[in-house]
Amino acid sequence: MPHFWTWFGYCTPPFAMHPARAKASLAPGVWTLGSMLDSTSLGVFVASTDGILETMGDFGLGVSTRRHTNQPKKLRRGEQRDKNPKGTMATTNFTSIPTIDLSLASSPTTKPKLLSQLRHALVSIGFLYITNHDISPSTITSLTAALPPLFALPASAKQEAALENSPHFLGYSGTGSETTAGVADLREQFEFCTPHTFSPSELTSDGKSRKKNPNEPLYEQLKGPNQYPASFPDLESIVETYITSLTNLSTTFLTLVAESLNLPSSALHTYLSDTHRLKLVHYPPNPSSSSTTLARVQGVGPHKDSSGWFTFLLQASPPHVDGLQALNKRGDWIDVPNVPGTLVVNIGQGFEVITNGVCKATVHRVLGTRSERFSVPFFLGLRRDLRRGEAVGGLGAHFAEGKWRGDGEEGEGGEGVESAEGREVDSAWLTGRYDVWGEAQLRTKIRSHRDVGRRFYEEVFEGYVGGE
Ligand SMILES: O=C(O)CCC(=O)C(=O)O
Ligand SMILES: [Fe+2]
Repeated sequence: MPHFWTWFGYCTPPFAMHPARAKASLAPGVWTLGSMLDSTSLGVFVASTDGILETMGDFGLGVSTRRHTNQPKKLRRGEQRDKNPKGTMATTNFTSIPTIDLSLASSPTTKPKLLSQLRHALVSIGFLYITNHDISPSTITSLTAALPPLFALPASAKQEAALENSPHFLGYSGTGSETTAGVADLREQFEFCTPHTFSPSELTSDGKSRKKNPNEPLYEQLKGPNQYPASFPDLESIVETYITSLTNLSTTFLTLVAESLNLPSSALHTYLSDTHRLKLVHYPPNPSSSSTTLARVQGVGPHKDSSGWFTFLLQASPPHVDGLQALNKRGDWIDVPNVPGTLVVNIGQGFEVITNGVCKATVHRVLGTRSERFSVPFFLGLRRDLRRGEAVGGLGAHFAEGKWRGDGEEGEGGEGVESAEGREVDSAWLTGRYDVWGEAQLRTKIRSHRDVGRRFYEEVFEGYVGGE
């Protein structure tokens, strides 16, 4: 079915015309003529497609985007929707993100309170703030202060460390080069991983990447040397110090997670990877963004984190710079405000599998803002060779379905339901399409950075990217 789009009014390229916005939702062949009017904008569209309509219009009051689908509208109190096909628990109708004070762990009198709050956040929400996390203020300040000058470097300096030259998906990628949910994200980023020492014979002649080793699985290529722009000599030590601090924090955090879920304190450490990933992210200012969601472009589209089992996110801009949102069960986007002194922790797909869906990877996104925004997600890695059988079977009896029924409930609606928008999010390991974690992760990376996939992973490219 050909995609055909006609737009009236002004749209901001390249976001307006991205063909991937047309995703299955309208009945094939349906022609639609429509208009929209809301508090900030007026627009008109005509489209014939087999996909979602995305409208954008600007008649003087700002660019506006909205997805029009034929999916069920949001449920009202008491309404029913089909159960999640997997039958797992889902996050609840949370309306705010809880804060866990890690200093409560230091006293036997206060630790039970922390564990109970943590359990609630993990089972019912999948998103939380941590305070008193003991990352030294100087480590955070050095990193935060480095971001504006780093991203202000000339394009050629950033391109020296281009991710497109790295089979390990490490380095700089420019605005619009990554896609989420089929749409280009309005952000630029540097991606790094835990540093390792490689022997010269393991590396290519320019030293920038690790050669493929026919004796190891392809997904081992996710591990390789980092790339830094030569004109920012301090960056390597700033990044490495931060990765070390976050590795220590997250490993300790896993102990609390295990205890809060009634497991022995070291029960989760067996799944830990030797390699974690860190991103430095810059969302450029988007002057046409208004304060309403309708009029904001995609910083990063709706997704579940696929790079590990927990993400520790530093919102590295002044507190008024917002944009991060998490999706609750009812399909409402809940703001995750930027609170100084905190890190945001959210569950990734790996942990959802390990806990048999008891702790869900919550869908989230970032909206573009008028001010530029910086953020630093650290993705705690899962062993690349971890198989679903081991992940699910390991703690399977503990997280057996039924045992935790009721734990995820909060307010109306009951458990086991995920919003239609949440169910649309691609999650290959969760749905069991790939057996090994490393393979599922490689596929996600290739789909997000297709230029790298085409260049370095010819043998699997079609299989991973075709059949979307
Ligand atoms: O920038 C943010 O606040 C969140 C980024 C994010 O969700 C991601 O990179 O996975
Ligand atoms: Fe994320």
